[in-house]
Amino acid sequence: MRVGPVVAREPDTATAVWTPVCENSRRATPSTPRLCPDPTLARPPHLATAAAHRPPKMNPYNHDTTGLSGEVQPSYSAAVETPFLADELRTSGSGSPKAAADEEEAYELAEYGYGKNYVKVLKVRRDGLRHSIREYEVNTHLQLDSREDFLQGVNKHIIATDTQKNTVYVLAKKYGIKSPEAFSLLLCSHFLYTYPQVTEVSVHIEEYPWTRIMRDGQEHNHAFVMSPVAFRSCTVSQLRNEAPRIRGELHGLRVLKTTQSAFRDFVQDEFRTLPDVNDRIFSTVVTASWLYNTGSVDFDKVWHTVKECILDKFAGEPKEGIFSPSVQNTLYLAAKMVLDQVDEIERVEMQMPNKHYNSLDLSKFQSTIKGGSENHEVYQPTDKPAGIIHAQLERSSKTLASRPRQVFRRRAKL
Ligand SMILES: O=c1[nH]c(=O)c2[nH]c(=O)[nH]c2[nH]1
Repeated sequence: MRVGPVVAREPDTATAVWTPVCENSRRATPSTPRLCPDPTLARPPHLATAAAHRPPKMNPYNHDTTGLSGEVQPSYSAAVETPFLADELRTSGSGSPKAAADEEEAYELAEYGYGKNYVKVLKVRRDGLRHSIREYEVNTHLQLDSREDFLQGVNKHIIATDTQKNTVYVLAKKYGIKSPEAFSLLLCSHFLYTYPQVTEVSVHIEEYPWTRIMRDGQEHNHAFVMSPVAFRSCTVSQLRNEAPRIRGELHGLRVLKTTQSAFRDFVQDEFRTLPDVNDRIFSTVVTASWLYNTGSVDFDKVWHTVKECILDKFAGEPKEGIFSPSVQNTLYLAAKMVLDQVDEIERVEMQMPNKHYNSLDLSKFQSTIKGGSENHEVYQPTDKPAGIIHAQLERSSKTLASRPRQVFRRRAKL
């Protein structure tokens, strides 16, 4: 069923609403490939993400609204009353019918798109003497309905990547940057509203982790230091006439504890050499990402909450800590705490590579070392190979039934 037409208007922070989610697009959403150690190696991260959730054959004209709908008020602009694609913009993917038929028989442009990557922007907010900063690298990615640019060298529908770069700076100046997620929503909304030939926008933003310098116990007014505990990013993508898909991300959270970790009673067979260990060093570099079920949320607060949940389930309280029987269990407890604490998160995914700190047998050096033959002080850090533990945790449909109607994209995959 086709809905609309929807009136096109300038993104407006006060009256923005999200359009209903289409059932067909949710059905077509395949699950995200598992996180790999460096998912950015193959191509820019937001490209990987956009491809991961894109239906195999996108049909922007199919507006089935039988799915869940949610009219929610995003914290920032994110106006998505986007105009439907004009008829004259629709192409079969080729200029002449003959060429189109030939090309389509032999080959299919299975995936395509383009964008500007690594647009660096620093936003300074000056409240009198007290200044605040946020620095980002912004990646924009567009998919156009027309494929004439690829197939025929016709550029008339292309919004140049240079224009996309300028847009980042102009919108940053005009609307400010409240958070990476809010700014991504604004960019999605802008590209969809402004250019009717755009069928999908994906924005990936990496934040530079500046923190305010402290001097004599006081926050400095205008000086900052980069001493990151973890890195923050987000990926927001939006199909025309659908609600945006907002994913918060945390990576590089490196942690280590010297006790309260064991690993025992696992499969015993002829391939096993690893002994049961009751007390070991546990270290990992946490990656987490989560899917929001709404845009009405304090994105900054949520990011810090997720970080605290991970630290809480890894470290526990200061004196005794918290016992970990395995990386698997610690990961699960952290993910569960995230869903317990943040209603606006629908699904959370975590990855914890086990950074091994191997015990060393120094008994051969007993005469030199002098003292006991036991060694609980000197370890050998070993980065590779690394066991990688990962999981996604999502709310079950039972929980969803009792939650508010603002929930949408129930089954959307990260
Ligand atoms: O917490 C762990 N989980 C495993 O699956 C595993 N495998 C391994 O060799 N060491 C560990 N540790």
